[in-house]
Amino acid sequence: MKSIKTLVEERRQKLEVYGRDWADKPNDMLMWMMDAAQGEEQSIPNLSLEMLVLNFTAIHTSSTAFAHMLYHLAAEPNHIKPLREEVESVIAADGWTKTSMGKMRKIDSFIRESQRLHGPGHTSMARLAIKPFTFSNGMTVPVGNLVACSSRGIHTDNTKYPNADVFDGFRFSKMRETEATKYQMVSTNPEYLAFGHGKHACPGRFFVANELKLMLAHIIVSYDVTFEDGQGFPPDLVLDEANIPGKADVMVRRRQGWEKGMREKYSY
Ligand code: HEM
Repeated sequence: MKSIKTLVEERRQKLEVYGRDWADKPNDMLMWMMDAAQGEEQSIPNLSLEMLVLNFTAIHTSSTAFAHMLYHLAAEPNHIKPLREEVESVIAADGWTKTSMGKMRKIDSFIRESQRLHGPGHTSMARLAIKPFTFSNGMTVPVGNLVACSSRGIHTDNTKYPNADVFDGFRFSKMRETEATKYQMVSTNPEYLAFGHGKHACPGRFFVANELKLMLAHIIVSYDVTFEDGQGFPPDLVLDEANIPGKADVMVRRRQGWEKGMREKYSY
């Protein structure tokens, strides 16, 4: 709270002197929150709490997604060659750019599939009824009740995903051959709820898709990844509705066949 307080006070002074749109006004989360806050929301404890909630929302989801991705790489080595070929050809054409991230459909699919089976929660879209709500089938949710969608149930439904329990890293890139955008990592729909859906769907998903794709692409072209002898994909830990990667030892070493010049080629 101390550091937020210092920053907020400095910024408020500048707002007073230069107005709402001063030349080097920071373009960051704290400034957006300060601009949007009304009344009591502007208090330092409230802004600090919002920042903590945002950090919690953003960081554990991204890091657990990364752990699951690594586990899948180690558990499903048949994916490595096609992923490497994709990253190598995209990087050769466009370098490490945002455009390249958009072109890596297999990488995108691999992460989306990992999140389908191992997203951060067994439920998604939790909502509190602040007034009575009646669904189209007549079922009413009384005030004060929490409801959520069973994302785990939907994601493992064989009628929606054939062989739903099986990890197929290229499931969505194959689906994208007919529907270019519907099945990309950031797309939400009632059958894919890793980022929720609708008005409150995760706004961080565009950022995290690029972040995770960049990290996976870098690992794919630079390293070999395997489990420590005798280990495999560890069962997730389930705490209430939260889904957390289990513990396993993953060995990462410089890719076999790594040649002189590759560091320059694949660094960004
Ligand atoms: C793999 C990473 C992530 C996953 C799986 C994830 C998942 C989710 C889910 C399931 C929700 C609830 C959506 C709903 O209720 O409909 C959500 C909300 C949210 N996420 Fe993420 N998230 C991730 C990363 C991030 C990052 C990196 C940020 C910020 C930089 C972020 C910011 C938010 C915010 C602000 C909300 C609340 C949106 C609202 O209530 O309107 N998330 N996220």
